[in-house]
Amino acid sequence: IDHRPPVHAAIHQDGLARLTDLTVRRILLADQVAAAKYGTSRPIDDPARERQVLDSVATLSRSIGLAPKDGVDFFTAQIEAAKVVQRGLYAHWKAHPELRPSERPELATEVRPRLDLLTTRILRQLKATLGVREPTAACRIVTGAGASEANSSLIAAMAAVSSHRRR
Ligand SMILES: O=C(O)C(=O)C[C@]1(C(=O)O)C=C[C@@H](O)C=C1
Repeated sequence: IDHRPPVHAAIHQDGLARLTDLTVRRILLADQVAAAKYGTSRPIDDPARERQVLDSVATLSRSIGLAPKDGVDFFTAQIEAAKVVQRGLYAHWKAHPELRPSERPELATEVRPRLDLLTTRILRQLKATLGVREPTAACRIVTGAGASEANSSLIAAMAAVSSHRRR
C-alpha cells in the first residue's frame, strides 16, 4: 500500500499532464503532416520513416535510462494515431474540397523536425512518470509473490464489503 503523502500524487499528476499535453501536441502535428502530403505522391504510410523514428526512440530511450520497449511501444501507438488523423483529414478534404489546405508545408524541413523535437520531450516525460504508470500497489500485491494467499484475503475482504452493502 502506498503511504506517500498526497503531495507526491500531485507532482506525478503534473508529470502525467505534461505527458498528455506532449502526446496531444504530436497528434495535432499530424494536421501539418497531412497538409504536407495531400495532393502529392507521398503516401500516408511511410515504413522507412517509421523505422527511423522508432530506431531513434530506442537509442534515445537507452540514453536516458528508459526501457527501449517502453519508448518504442508508446511511439508505435503515436504513429498509428498520426495515421488515423491523416486518413481522417484526407476523407474530410475529399468530401469538403473548400476545406483543403491552402498551403503545403515542407515535410522534411518543417514538419518532421517539429515531430523530432517532441520525441525527446515525450521520452523524458515517459521516464519521469514511470512511478505512476506502473501497476498500482493493489495490482502488485495480487500479481506478485504470495499471490494466491493475497488473492484469497482480498476476495474475502471484497465479499465482506459487498455483503455489508447488501445489508
Ligand atoms: O513523417 C511522416 O511522414 C508521418 O506521416 C508521421 C509518422 C509519425 O507519426 O512519425 C506517421 C506515419 C508515417 O508512416 C511515418 C511517420
